[in-house]
Amino acid sequence: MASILKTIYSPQDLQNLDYKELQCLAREIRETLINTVSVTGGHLAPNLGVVELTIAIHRVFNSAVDRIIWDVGHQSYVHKLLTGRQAQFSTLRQYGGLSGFPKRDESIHDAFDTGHSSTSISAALGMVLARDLKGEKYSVVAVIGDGSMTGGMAFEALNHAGHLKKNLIVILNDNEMSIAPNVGALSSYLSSLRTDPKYSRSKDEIAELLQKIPHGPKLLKVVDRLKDSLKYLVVPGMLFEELGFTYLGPVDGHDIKAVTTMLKQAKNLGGPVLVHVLTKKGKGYEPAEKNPDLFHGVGPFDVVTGAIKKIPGAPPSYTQIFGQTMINLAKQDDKIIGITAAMPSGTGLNKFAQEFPNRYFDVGIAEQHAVTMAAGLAAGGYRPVVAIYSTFLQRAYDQVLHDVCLQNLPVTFALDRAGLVGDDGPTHHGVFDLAYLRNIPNMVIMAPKDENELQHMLKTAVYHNAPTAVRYPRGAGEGVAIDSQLQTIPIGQAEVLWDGEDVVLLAIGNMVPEALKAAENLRAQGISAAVINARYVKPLDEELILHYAARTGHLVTVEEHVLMGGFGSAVLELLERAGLSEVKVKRIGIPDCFVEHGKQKILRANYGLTAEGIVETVLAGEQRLHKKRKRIKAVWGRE
Ligand SMILES: Cc1ncc(C[n+]2csc(CCOP(=O)(O)OP(=O)(O)O)c2C)c(N)n1
Ligand SMILES: CC(=O)[C@@H](O)[C@H](O)COP(=O)(O)O
Ligand SMILES: [Mg+2]
Repeated sequence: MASILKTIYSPQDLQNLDYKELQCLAREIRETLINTVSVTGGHLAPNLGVVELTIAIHRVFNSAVDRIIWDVGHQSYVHKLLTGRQAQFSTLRQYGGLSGFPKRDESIHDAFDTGHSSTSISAALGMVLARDLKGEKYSVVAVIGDGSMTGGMAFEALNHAGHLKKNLIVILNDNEMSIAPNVGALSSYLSSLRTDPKYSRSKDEIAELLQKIPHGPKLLKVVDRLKDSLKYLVVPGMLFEELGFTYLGPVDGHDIKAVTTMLKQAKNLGGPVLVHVLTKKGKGYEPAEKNPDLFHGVGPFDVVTGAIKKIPGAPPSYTQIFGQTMINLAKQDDKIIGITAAMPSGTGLNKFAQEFPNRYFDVGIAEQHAVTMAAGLAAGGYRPVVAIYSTFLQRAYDQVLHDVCLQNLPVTFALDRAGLVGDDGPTHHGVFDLAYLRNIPNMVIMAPKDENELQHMLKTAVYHNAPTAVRYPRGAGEGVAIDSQLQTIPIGQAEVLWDGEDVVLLAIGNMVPEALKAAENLRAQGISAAVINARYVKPLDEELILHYAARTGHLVTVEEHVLMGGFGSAVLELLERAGLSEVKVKRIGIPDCFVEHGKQKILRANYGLTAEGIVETVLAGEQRLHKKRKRIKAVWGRE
């Protein structure tokens, strides 16, 4: 059969198709999603779940004019396929290729860049205000999942939008899943809307019914007067109605016709409207339907079996070691608590959750709440560990500062995905944490050189009587042996791995193994490089660093983090404080830019975060030093 998908160059082309053809199109889109993501990796299950919904959205709205904002944006692949990006689809999430998230730079059909959750309603409301202030006419639609709806920002926006009463459409894509099964009272409420037949009648239907029966109109008035009590029994979506939204639904999100009809209705209604759409995450691909968590964001896999392709012999990931260490520590100490903001598998806390269900809390996508709740637990005598991606802690900055650090509470931040995360790109790289945490008094910050050191650092952090952060990268560890006994590492103590005379390579975290390789290469070229594993970014091992700085006069810092305000900056500040201004310092790290998406290996090479990059930097510095020495000698007769 001829491909329908190939005839879709823009969403306008959907208008020529009947519902049967649209269903065929949906099947083709699913096939394309599965085949492509099985090679590139990506957010498969969320996209499989929104195929029909996305088709319906593009039938009702014109994304070249109307604004469609995809919350998180991980479910925007279908939208990309329908908006002129089929030819590039195989480059999805690859270096230089299509982004896995909406990007205004990529297409006029992408109204707003997303990646972090729960921002869509705020952004949409802002666009509504801009539209109305300018007197323009178009629809603004936020598409938000039930998981993202648990984020505080979403409620702040609903609250404000309900108050402003402006024309705005929110589509709630309810698949009962965040990455893991969705949690919380809101999730239970949405389930009740799904399942309880007494909720399934619309307000209008009930009014119509009452008009028809004897004394009905009178009854309607009574009902109206008693709305605060009775409405709860008869009106679906009461929570949203009370917030000022007209609630429509629930509607089967895989029925293109039904969704199209409801979206048209929403478009014609005035004021804020919420359309509740029910979908199945992973729809149409059995492995993803059965295991939506695994196929939420997945690496390359075998299409036939659904088996994830693993690199044979790959060492355990930092995440796995973190998860296991949490269990080991918690077995010895019932004060240890594990907290995640909707990322149990991503952070490795899922196994801890099984072993210690009473000491594990998934708070939903609510990073701010997670941090302040941890502060409360610490104030109550517990040792909470907030396991969180570096990029998502950005959202809880004030909570870290005001609720944890100001009171010097012993909360541990296990910052996974610190550094360049790869395919997710700029919204997800965890390259700002050192800068945003280092300036907060009381905070202790460490980064392990390998997965074995991670477990010792975690123990150190948990038993330090102050806020601590341990940052570690996405992916496999170094493959080193794992000690069976956990130790604590004295706060602020670095480690000399190689001694040397000409230059000192001062590295932090996963850059330490690269520095070691670089030192070996330099030695072969006759340059004697010392290698220090800094371990702590705060407090620095000042004595050791100053000793080596004075001895070699040439210091290179290496960090997978932005240069501004990071580890190297901390070293420069130290040298300035110590008055060692003549020491030559070169910092390797990420300059003042947002890093694109692509494999970690490519990105690291681009920014010199490799052994080769370190060698080049040292040699360039040596040449300059050599020239400088020669110049001085020519003028002064001495170096
Ligand atoms: C602030 C923030 N925290 C955590 C995440 C990680 N994350 C991405 S998608 C997701 C689940 C979203 O669930 P939902 O909105 O229901 O979308 P679904 O995948 O079910 O379609 C989470 C927790 C994020 N992107 N942003
Ligand atoms: C969209 C999102 O925020 C998450 O799904 C994220 O992509 C997960 O990243 P990891 O693959 O590193 O767990
Ligand atoms: Mg969901």
